[in-house]
Amino acid sequence: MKFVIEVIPYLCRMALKITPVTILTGFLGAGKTTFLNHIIKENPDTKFAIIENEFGQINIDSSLVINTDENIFELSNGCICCSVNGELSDLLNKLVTGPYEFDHLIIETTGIADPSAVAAVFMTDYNIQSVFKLDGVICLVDCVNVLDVLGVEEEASQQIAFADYIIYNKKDEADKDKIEEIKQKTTALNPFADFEFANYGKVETKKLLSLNAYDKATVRFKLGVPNSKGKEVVKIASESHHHDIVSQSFVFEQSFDLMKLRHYFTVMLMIQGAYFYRIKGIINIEGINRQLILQSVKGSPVFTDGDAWENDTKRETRLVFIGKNLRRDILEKGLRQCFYA
Ligand SMILES: Nc1nc2c(ncn2[C@@H]2O[C@H](COP(=O)(O)OP(=O)(O)OP(=O)(O)O)[C@@H](O)[C@H]2O)c(=O)[nH]1
Repeated sequence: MKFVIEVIPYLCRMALKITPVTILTGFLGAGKTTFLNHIIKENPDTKFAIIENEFGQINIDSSLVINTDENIFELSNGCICCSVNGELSDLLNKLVTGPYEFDHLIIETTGIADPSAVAAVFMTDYNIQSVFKLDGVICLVDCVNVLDVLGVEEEASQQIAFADYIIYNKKDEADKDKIEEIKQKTTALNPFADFEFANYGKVETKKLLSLNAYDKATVRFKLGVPNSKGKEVVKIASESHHHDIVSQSFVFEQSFDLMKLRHYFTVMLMIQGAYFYRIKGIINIEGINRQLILQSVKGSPVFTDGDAWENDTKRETRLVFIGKNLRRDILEKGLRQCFYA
């Protein structure tokens, strides 16, 4: 309520400007702050607001951000994905109601944060969505030690599994064989993220600040929905594994019953939400001429209207689940029970 009361005047002032948000994730020391500095240097005409989250009481990362006149805010003494999640909402409120001018918000999480919990704030809170739009989650991966931490530190796998874009950093420190192994293991974790290799986070940043990863068109593309010429743009593998993190993909020709489907996702995620890091789907609902888009982060299903089904394309449902120990047979059984009958 507080958010609504304070944000309405802001909305009037900003004429419904929606600010894009980029979340930077990656395991401890992967190069997040180095990359953030590179973004700032490469985009002198963009005014950034930056939220730095540090686990300890003293926020060192914010001092490591290069000297700029950007608005830098600190969330210390806790991890943004759990203990300071409420403080993040308060800070977002302060950002839009205070005297701050910015074009883009960047959140650098701690190296042990689960980025899906941060993304969830932007996906599920209607008031926040009316002011901010999550553009994408970029994960920095440390080529030197990623193979040692995968499968040992769950957060490292979660960060990769959830990313929309992966920068494999410290490339010079890894030989060709290691790079191949990194690529193979991380792609198994997340077959949908685009990626590139870099040193000191030096990549072209313009496109990374407008990933539009949560837009309908991007979801369609990632799920390999045939384009208007009937071509499948990306093949979706049915199952890929890395340790206990799994990505399960389904294509169904049968149409779904909206009520059953909503009920299924709501109940399943309420009970087992912690196991699902990310769900994306384009769903064919019986009797409805538009696609239903499903996006879920951190246990909250969000359904939105997609484009109308084109006459010459198959009305196929495509669903991808990324999470921990997800059993294909159980998921499939649950989904089949939601078919229209
Ligand atoms: N050799 C090498 N070192 C790098 C590269 N990128 C960053 N570093 C160094 O790695 C160290 C950690 O970089 P940061 O940017 O602070 O990493 P971070 O992910 O923000 O670290 P945390 O916030 O502690 O998780 C610093 O000493 C950087 O100078 C790279 O490509 N190659």
